[in-house]
Amino acid sequence: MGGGLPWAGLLYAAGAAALCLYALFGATPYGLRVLTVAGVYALAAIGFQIVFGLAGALSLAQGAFFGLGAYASGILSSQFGWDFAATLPAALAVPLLVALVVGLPVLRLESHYFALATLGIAQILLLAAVNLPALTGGANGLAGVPGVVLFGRTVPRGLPLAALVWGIVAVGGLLAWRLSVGRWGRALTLVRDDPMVAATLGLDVGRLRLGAFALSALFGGAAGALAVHTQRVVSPEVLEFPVMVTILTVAVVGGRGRVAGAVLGAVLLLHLPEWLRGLERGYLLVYGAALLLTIVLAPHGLTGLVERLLPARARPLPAPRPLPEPAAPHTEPLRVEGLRKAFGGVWAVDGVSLAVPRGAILGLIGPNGSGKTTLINLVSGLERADAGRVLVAGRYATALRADARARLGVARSFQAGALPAAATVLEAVAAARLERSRGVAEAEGQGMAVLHRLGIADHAATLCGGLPAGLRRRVELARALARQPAVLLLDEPAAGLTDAEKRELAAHLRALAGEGLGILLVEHDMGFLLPLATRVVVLDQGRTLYDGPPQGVRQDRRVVAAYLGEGGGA
Ligand SMILES: Nc1ncnc2c1ncn2[C@@H]1O[C@H](COP(=O)(O)OP(=O)(O)OP(=O)(O)O)[C@@H](O)[C@H]1O
Repeated sequence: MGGGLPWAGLLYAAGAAALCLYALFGATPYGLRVLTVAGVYALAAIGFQIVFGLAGALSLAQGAFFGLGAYASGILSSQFGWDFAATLPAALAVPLLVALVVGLPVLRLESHYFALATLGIAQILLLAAVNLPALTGGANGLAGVPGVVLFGRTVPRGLPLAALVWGIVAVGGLLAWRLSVGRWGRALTLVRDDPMVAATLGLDVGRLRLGAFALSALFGGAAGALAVHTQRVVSPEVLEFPVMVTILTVAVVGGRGRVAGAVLGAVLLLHLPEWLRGLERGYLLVYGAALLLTIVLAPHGLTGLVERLLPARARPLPAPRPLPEPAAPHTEPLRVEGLRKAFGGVWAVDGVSLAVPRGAILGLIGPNGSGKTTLINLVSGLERADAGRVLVAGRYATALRADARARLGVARSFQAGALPAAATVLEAVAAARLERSRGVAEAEGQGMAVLHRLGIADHAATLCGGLPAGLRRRVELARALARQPAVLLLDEPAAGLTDAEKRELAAHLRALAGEGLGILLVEHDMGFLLPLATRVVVLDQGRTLYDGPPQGVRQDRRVVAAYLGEGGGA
């Protein structure tokens, strides 16, 4: 969330100082009220940035968490006389509980269904709030909510209340920022960019998303609690859609995924109606036009625009750090027995068995659509097998998810290439170490070591988006190797490489096999594969057509007929 740019950091610090000066010397009592409400929304939006900006899940539950916090704190203080120090933990706990219970099923949904499901949470709560008048005051809500009562004394409105709210925003904001630039935040952005790749790098996607959702609930709840005590009334309005729209607009206008964006967005959006007050009827038109213009001209929000305009800081590259000593290679890194997978009644993989012993390079070939990629997906856990077994380093992995298989020792590359365009080469490779290191610095140091080993350390600071094919392939290989796997699954690693690059890749793969790594290599380029492979399996329509030494492939009549053709080579 924000990435540690020094110029932007300075600018944001200056902005914070200006806000303090305004509150201390410039603001009228009414101005302080608006500022206090802006602080409340900034807090809610910071939580939203975690789930929406970092984890990439369009949660429309942030308004519900806000409302839950508001009701929890409002009911406990007005009905039971609790002071804020006691109601705040409740206002955090209730939304947290709802997030954990609801999050498990809804976080599995695809993005738009997830958005709708989370919107449903607010609707259900709104119905409950209106229909439980004994507890909630029904449609009229509860009047007589006290102000923020701390240790028996009410924090006066005006500067003290604004200072309290913004003090909580500052603490919450710093916490969220620390988390976002650390290991957890990096892992979340990987999940956002490509959950499948994140899982193959050993990251528990479900747990990360749930954590982000739960944290967003805590921020939402805290904001709701502050809102109810600054307004001194709680009514169903806090659960209505406009609250969610405001939070979403604050995050988008301020800059998705940035703490500073939540703060800037909240201050601007909550003050804009005040500044435009003189326009009377024209106000909504200008307000809407201003929002639209910001979104069109600054798609990454205002803080995104600021960070783009400021000169980028060249970060010094970290020194390489040694990776931990790898476990002694298992005699058989991979065994597959009777694996089957059907898509819509067609068997993509139909009873395939194969083994990759220690130090072997098993070539997997076959015509297009013969099931090679599906087999790799079944081994790495991205697809569930209909039948059969997968053993990784002697351990049954068939029932495990992709992240658990990655932790057992499976690493893979992707046919289409799956590097995040906006990440540097080092960030992409260090991503593979996140799950196994204590922090980002250690992961990046180890990532540097792998880049040195593959001779691409000079490109560490290059963005993956602009890499030529040969380099892309090597970065993908580096990322897979950074996992220190037992078995490496490579899906067409030589595609798009020059002859010199192919020779270099072959030398790397031989050296890796020499160290005991098992390699499963899917490749159409026979000139590259046959001299390299220790054994070859040929698939056709999901079935094994040939399983034997590479020398026998060109002689096998069935392979020639189904795949190689009379010319003898693809
Ligand atoms: N997710 C999916 N849904 C439906 N059908 C699929 C899916 N994935 C693969 N298939 C089908 O399964 C069969 C095997 O596809 P797969 O991609 O594994 O073949 P492949 O040997 O890797 O092909 P290529 O050499 O073109 O990469 C094909 O008929 C394909 O259309």
